Amino acid sequence: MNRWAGLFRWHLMQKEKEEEEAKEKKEGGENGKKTAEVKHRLNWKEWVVDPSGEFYFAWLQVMVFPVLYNWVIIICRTCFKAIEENYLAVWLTIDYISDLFYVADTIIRFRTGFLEQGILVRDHTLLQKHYLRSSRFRWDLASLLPTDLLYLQLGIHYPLVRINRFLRTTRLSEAFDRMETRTSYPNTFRISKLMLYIFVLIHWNACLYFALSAYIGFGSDRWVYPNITNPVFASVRRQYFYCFWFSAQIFTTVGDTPLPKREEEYLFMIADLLIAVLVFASIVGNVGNVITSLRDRDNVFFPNHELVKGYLRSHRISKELRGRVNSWYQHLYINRKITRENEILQQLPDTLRTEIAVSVHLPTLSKVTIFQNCETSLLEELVLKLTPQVRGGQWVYSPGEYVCRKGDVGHEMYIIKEGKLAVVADDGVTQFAVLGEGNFFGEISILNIKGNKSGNRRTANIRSIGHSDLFSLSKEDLTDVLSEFPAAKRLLEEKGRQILTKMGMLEETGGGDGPEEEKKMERRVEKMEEDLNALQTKLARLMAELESSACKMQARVEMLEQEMEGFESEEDRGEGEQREDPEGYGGKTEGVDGDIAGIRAEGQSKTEEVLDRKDDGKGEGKEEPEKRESQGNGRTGEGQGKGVAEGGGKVKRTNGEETGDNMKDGLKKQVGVIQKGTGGDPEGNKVTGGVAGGSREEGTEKSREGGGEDKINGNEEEKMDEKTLGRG
Ligand SMILES: Nc1ncnc2c1ncn2[C@@H]1O[C@@H]2COP(=O)(O)O[C@H]2[C@H]1O
Repeated sequence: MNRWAGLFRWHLMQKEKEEEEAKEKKEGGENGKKTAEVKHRLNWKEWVVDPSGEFYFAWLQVMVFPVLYNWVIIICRTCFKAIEENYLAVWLTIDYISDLFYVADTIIRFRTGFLEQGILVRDHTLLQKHYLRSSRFRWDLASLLPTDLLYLQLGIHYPLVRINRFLRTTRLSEAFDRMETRTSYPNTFRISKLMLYIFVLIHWNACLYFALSAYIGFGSDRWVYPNITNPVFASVRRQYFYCFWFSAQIFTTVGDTPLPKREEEYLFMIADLLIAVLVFASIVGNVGNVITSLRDRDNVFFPNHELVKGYLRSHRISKELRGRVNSWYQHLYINRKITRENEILQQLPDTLRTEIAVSVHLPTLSKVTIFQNCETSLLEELVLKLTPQVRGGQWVYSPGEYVCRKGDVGHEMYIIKEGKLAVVADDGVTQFAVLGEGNFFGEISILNIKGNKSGNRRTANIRSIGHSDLFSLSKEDLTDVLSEFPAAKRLLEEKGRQILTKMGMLEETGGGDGPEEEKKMERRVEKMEEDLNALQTKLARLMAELESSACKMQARVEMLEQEMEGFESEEDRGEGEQREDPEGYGGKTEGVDGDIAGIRAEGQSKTEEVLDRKDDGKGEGKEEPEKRESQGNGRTGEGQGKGVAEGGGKVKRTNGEETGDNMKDGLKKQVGVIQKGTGGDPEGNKVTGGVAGGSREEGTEKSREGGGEDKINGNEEEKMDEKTLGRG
């Protein structure tokens, strides 16, 4: 988008520059001219001709005359002695003037720049080398050879010595090519060029016919030129016109020429007829091409009427509808309305297309009332949206045709380029308003105006009164542009609101203080975003703490395990004393092992849980505060409950035994360590409990696994639970 805007600015700058230059030129007057001359003189040494510039083009056009002069006059003077002798002074003067042009042309050739890697070479030495090495130089040099010196030997009435001047014909074709690309009427130009070539050909043939007649003898038979002693055929004009007429008859294959009598005459006629075939073919071909290209142009500019007509016929469409289609076509043709503009411009590079879009459509857009006070950049953006991309860009509607109907979903808004349209009631006749050139409509359904009861539906029927030419602007493009120009958006919405209020289609709450409401909403959304960010940060911190606590807990479990191993070895020692009670021994070991396994397994599962939560923490963000609280409480209690249960399990196993009390103390100590570890850290309190514990039931379950049930232990467990909950 910026690229387009930049381009447009560049376009405007160029225009301003041009205007300033023109102004300066005007104001400068004589002084300006003198300064320009001085400048020119000063820069002469540096002067380089740009082959794509205006000067070069103008020079090519000038060179058409000397080259054509030589092509036409040399042969004429050679064959028509009277023409040569009667006007010798004129011919010699023009000859040497044309030679001067040839010399000037050669100098210009030396100064003509050329492109190297896309850059115009301006170095004189390089330019000279480039020209001297080119084949063009040899041809130019040959065309400038002073063959006129041969006059000294052959006599002054021998203009054929200047035939080498034809060698500069490349200039003629170069000039014609350039003119053809520049002209706005290439077909007319092509036909004119063809006629010129045919004229030169017939002229040459006429000259040769006269020369052959002179050679055979004027009036010696019916085929040759009549006797020039006959006063009717004596004048120079008659001689030339007769020969030209004769020649034209052959080349246009009219064939109404006298029959040849001698071999030379037959040979001449055969050669002429062969050339005539080519001439005729090229005339037919060229004219055909011109007609085809005209038809092609129409086909590209306008939809193919013949095809549509055929379609309508084959589907037996009603006469009335066919009439409307025909009138639409006629309107397009008569008023030169180009409907396929985008297709045509597609053939150009982006940059040029944009410039064209800007210069074609900006005047229309700047007429649109709502955009009149808008920044130029908004108009630029709109212009670019209007032309190259949007479906069709431009729409042509016939009289009575509906552009949109009430209740339709709105996809685009329209700007009236030309014509009149009416806002009509459902009966199609009652008019509420008439819209004209520079007005726009269809904005309400695409603007999402707050309180608009019709939502994204059209609020009215719009009907074309006569033929109307519209621009369309899609909802997406309009939203895009207006997001960058809030002032214009407000204006458009205001206008929409006015219409809606008039129609009674605006809800009270939505209408009043639109911009204020909007600002409030924006502030609220911003606040919510900030809160959300803060919550996310907190959550992340908590997650990190959870993780570290889990690690700590695992380390502690390992420590406990090691201590339990020590405890086991102590047990072993006491085993001798207790051997008589195998139940107590086995139960105790099982209970301890089960406890450790329980604590480990839970620690691990909680760590996994923490990691899982971390992964999808984002999704939980919203409900987190509540959730966290309940989980924290539960888990803290659970953790502690579990620890106690585990301890309880072991107590049960040693119940009623001497060592049982020792073990109970020992285990309680271990549990105390865990509880201390969890409870002692004020930050990690809740969380650590959660990680270590798991659910309350789970804890009990584990304790059962480890040591079976015990009422006393169960009570203890409950007590501990209560304590822990109180902390949490
Ligand atoms: N009374 C009115 N005067 C001018 N324009 C109108 C009026 N009522 C509706 N419109 C226009 O008609 C359009 C129909 O489509 P929308 O509702 O999108 O937008 C509507 C307005 O732009």
